[in-house]
Amino acid sequence: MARQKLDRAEAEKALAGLDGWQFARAGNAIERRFTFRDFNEAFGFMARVALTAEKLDHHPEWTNVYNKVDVVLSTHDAGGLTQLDFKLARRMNALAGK
Ligand SMILES: C[C@H](O)[C@H](O)[C@H]1CNC2=NC(N)=NC(=O)C2=N1
Repeated sequence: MARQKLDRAEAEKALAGLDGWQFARAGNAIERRFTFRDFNEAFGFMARVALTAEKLDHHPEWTNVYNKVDVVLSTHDAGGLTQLDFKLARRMNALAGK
């Protein structure tokens, strides 16, 4: 199911189809930095992602400094990566246009 922890091979396969993301936290998370033109663009992205995250009931760990948004995705309930992390990552790429 969506919240079932993926094994390493499944996670590698999912990551291979995902632009800009890499493993973090010993393979239990994925991370990406999004860079925008300015703070307005970065915060607009975060606002759009927030609505998607609520719909999915799956939420990013992230920090924002001016035009940069650093994101870490992991499924806390599962103690690692699940399909939900990759679903949210794909949505984030689409919302960033990257
Ligand atoms: C009760 C609620 O469904 C859970 O706490 C959800 C909320 N958002 C979540 N987000 C993330 N990233 N991981 C989770 O395990 C998680 N669990």
